[in-house]
Amino acid sequence: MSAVTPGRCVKVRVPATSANLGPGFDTLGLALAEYDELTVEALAPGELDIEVEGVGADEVPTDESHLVISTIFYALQQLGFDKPGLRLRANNTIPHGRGLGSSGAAIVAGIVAAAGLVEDQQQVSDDTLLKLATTLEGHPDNVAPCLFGGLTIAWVTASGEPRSKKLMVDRGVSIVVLVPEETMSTSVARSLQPSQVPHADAIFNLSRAALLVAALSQSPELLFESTEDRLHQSYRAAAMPKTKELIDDLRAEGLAAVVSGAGPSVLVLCDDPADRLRAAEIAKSRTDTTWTAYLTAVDIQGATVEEVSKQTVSPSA
Ligand SMILES: Nc1ncnc2c1ncn2[C@@H]1O[C@H](COP(=O)(O)OP(=O)(O)OP(=O)(O)O)[C@@H](O)[C@H]1O
Ligand SMILES: N[C@@H](CCO)C(=O)O
Repeated sequence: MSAVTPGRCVKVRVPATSANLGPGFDTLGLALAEYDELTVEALAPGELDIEVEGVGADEVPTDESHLVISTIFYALQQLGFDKPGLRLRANNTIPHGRGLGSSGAAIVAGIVAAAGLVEDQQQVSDDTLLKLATTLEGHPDNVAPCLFGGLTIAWVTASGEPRSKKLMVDRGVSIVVLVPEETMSTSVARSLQPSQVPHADAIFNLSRAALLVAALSQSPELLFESTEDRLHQSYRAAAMPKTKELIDDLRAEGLAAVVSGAGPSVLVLCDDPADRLRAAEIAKSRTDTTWTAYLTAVDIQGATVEEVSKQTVSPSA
């Protein structure tokens, strides 16, 4: 095993994501321009110093079970490095448990931080980053766009290797995400999925998912028709009735609304930027919960990591 150089420090930025996009269950994902930012410094073995600001500050653990920290330890072990001490400063803006990929982003942050900490000794390939992140997240559709940005198509090879293809999104696509007060655990949402689906529904989704790739990359006028789904949203609807009702309202107005990730947020893909405000108004008019509208954009860069010289980082930065 090798050792991370004590004092080495990296700055990481990871985007929120929206997975599934309607018909692309466990396959399609979009990186969004909302970010968590972190600095990670290697300390002497045994030392651990965690401070979190912003989303989750009073909720996430500040010991080794913190998702970013446990991910860094896992990734370093897989890369052949001993467990160092760590100082983590996190500034989070991605809402937790809302279907915006917060856990995937935390995992990606840990993986790219680990890769950045060992970069002077070992280069880590994109395939390895995706494999490490997918092993921890369980499915690649959140972690692929978080790592690489843009629209990603993710799949797992017959031998179990995760892969992804990044596409650029047409400039004519604009986005609003409607985030409710309530949370929804991804594991609860996954427990509602049946193990088998009707063949006709599989064909229905195949056609829409293929069409959606065309709609997002070159033909935004097809967004409404291409965001229909029969593989996951109806099975999970009873667990998030407010989400279902809002999506029904938005789609009745011709807006391409889908559950974001495992929910309960709603992603609206628009071919006219003015539709974002229309969608936000419809959400605002509902009295069942407060929906916060994020008028956001596609992130095209994905996760970034850069070395920071020690002098530029103060312990509370
Ligand atoms: N930045 C973070 N730091 C530490 N823990 C985090 C962070 N982000 C998420 N988590 C952990 O992950 C949990 C949320 O994960 P979950 O998979 O249920 O939702 P999500 O990732 O926001 O949604 P989805 O997977 O549907 O996009 C949080 O409650 C918290 O325990
Ligand atoms: N494809 C995943 C995304 C959320 O992690 C799901 O819907 O369960």
